Amino acid sequence: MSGEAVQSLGKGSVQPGPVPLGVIRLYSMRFCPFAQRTRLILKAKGIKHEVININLKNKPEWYFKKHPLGLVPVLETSKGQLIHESSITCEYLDEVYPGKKLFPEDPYEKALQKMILESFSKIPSLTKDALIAVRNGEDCTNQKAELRKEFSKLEEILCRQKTTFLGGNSVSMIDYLIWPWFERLESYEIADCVEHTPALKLWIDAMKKDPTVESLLTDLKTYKGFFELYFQNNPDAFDYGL
Ligand SMILES: N[C@@H](CCC(=O)N[C@@H](CS)C(=O)NCC(=O)O)C(=O)O
Repeated sequence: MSGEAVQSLGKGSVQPGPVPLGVIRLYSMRFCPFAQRTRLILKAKGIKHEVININLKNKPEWYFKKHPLGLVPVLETSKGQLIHESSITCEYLDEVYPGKKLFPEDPYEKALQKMILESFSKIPSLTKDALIAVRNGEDCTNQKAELRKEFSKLEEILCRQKTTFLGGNSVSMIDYLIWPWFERLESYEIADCVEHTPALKLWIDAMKKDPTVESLLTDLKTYKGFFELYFQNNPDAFDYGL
């Protein structure tokens, strides 16, 4: 990806200088699904950008000036403006940059996409809980049941609309916003949770063929390697596989 920094910056690192004119900077973490949302939008719209990866288990002192809690993603403009919260960063990029609009122009259609995002809201923490249970060799029946319940809401939407994607028959903002958690499903060893939601399964297959998604895919072995180090609280997790 254009401007992708190789190693993550940790405590004691020098704060990067101002963002060059004509470029937007993303503070990211290679394996963060929220930051992946922003990376997908940067890529889909062909926005010139640079990426600075942050070591989240050993955060640089200066990073708290970019985000009060030290979370990623954060966007920084050449005017020094800072934007955080992944869905807000994505909407900002869509509004400011030319090219294909990823959110629909029609306010009602846009509201519909935001409502789908709301119905997705429990999935990130449920997938994390299931992953932790699997990793610790615990029974994850309850987490899987909860996840299936959430997936069936998306299934219902796809079936009602009779569309391949959640916003119609081509990829749009809502698909990119929820994709990162589906990319990780197999590494969480909970991929069987989509077995009873065939439309959602087809959506996953269609998403994997989208050129933007394809270009940013991380293989499951790499995810697994990262997760193992991450759960051992090892700061090397963020540079796994480099
Ligand atoms: N609601 C935030 C969540 C971002 C988030 O939780 N990012 C994680 C990485 S995946 C993070 O920065 N964790 C660092 C920490 O918790 O200290 C968003 O959508 O941007």
